[in-house]
Amino acid sequence: MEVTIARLGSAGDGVAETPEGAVYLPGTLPGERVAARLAGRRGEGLAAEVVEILAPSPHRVTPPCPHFLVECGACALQHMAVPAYAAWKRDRLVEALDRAGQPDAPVADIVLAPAGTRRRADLALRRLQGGAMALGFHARGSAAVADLVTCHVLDPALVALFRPLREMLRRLPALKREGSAVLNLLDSGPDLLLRTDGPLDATQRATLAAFGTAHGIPRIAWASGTGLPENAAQSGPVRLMLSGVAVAPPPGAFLQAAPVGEAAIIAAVQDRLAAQKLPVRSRVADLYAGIGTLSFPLAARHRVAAYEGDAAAVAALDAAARREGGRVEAIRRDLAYRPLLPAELNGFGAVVLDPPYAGAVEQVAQIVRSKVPVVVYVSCNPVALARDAAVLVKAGFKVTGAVPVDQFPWSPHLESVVGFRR
Ligand SMILES: C[S@@+](CC[C@H](N)C(=O)[O-])C[C@H]1O[C@@H](n2cnc3c(N)ncnc32)[C@H](O)[C@@H]1O
Repeated sequence: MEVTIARLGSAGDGVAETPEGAVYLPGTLPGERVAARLAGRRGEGLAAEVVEILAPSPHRVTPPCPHFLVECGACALQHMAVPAYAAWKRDRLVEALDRAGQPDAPVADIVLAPAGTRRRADLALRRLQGGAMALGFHARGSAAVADLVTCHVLDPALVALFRPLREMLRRLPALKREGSAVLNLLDSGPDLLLRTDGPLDATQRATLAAFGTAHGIPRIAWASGTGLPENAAQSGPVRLMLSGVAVAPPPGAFLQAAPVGEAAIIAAVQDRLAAQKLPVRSRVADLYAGIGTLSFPLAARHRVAAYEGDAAAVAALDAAARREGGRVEAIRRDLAYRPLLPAELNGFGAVVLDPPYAGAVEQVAQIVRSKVPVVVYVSCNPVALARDAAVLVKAGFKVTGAVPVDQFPWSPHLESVVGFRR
């Protein structure tokens, strides 16, 4: 079939409208005329593959990575020139706020984290026939693992570990068929959390220790399947500076994906609070606080209560906060099962929340019942943001300003910081 691409869908695929329904075509751009072959159904629409780009978009560029669209599904838009790509991502936030009932919300220019600066990778591992090891991200819409030689998104210090890690894992019996490797680039060097489907004996622990020493990795943690991690080999302390505070992140800890993104998110959160003239030393709740990425910078002006559900993250945050003199109070709490209730929320001058991908339905339902005047919502999912923001808007909140932040170059993911005032 021949189709014309009308728009980009939320996964970054080109979408053509046809009498048979929407046709999704990865690797295409709006305005392009494309010869395509149908590949199956996709939700309400149809999935297709490009046979030939008959009329290319002026925004089409050559993708830099050899794995792009061929096998790796982590990036979706390497074939799009940066200005058009940046405008599309910013529009995703504008559309989300429109859906939430704030079509005229002031949305700033997008902050783009440069390629080659992502400091966190959750790599899939799969043993292939003959014992070889595939290491990389998943393929598009499939469980296949793209065996990566390079990655243009990750920090080169992490990419440099691909080859030796693959070689070491090839000889590690604990990895029978499937596993994963989370690589976090900390200030103390790379930090590795390995998950395998087989047991790790003393000989294999020695292998991991030797690997860590050879590649400047102070800690290698290991977990069986989805179990709790244990330190398998540690030769020195792990450390990440968060706004001048030294934190020892637990294995596999959530980090904001790129330093530029982290700085932009912190600046936007502080800006939204400053714009509301929140008095110095007023109480601020930092919900879904992780290891304290936002708590410590907020503590420069405010008294911060940081709530987080993950035991290891909250322990790291608490230890760092105590060393710092207690400017941040760290509290473990599952905010889906036990969201902060109106009586608790009313003690805060502002609530900052940075929920996971699914958003914060339960917590937002309590915020709208409280008297909290200022909310700053940090989102990694425009769909969840639109849903939660609609609840806030319906209860009388208005968007005071919004900043889109792109921490995942060429992917459809978007982070945003949105300020609300009642
Ligand atoms: C997007 S991260 C943000 C972390 C932190 N604000 C930062 O900037 O690094 C979301 C955090 O929410 C936590 N989380 C997920 N589900 C939760 C729940 N039900 N209750 C409390 N925290 C939760 C995760 O452990 C994670 O630390």
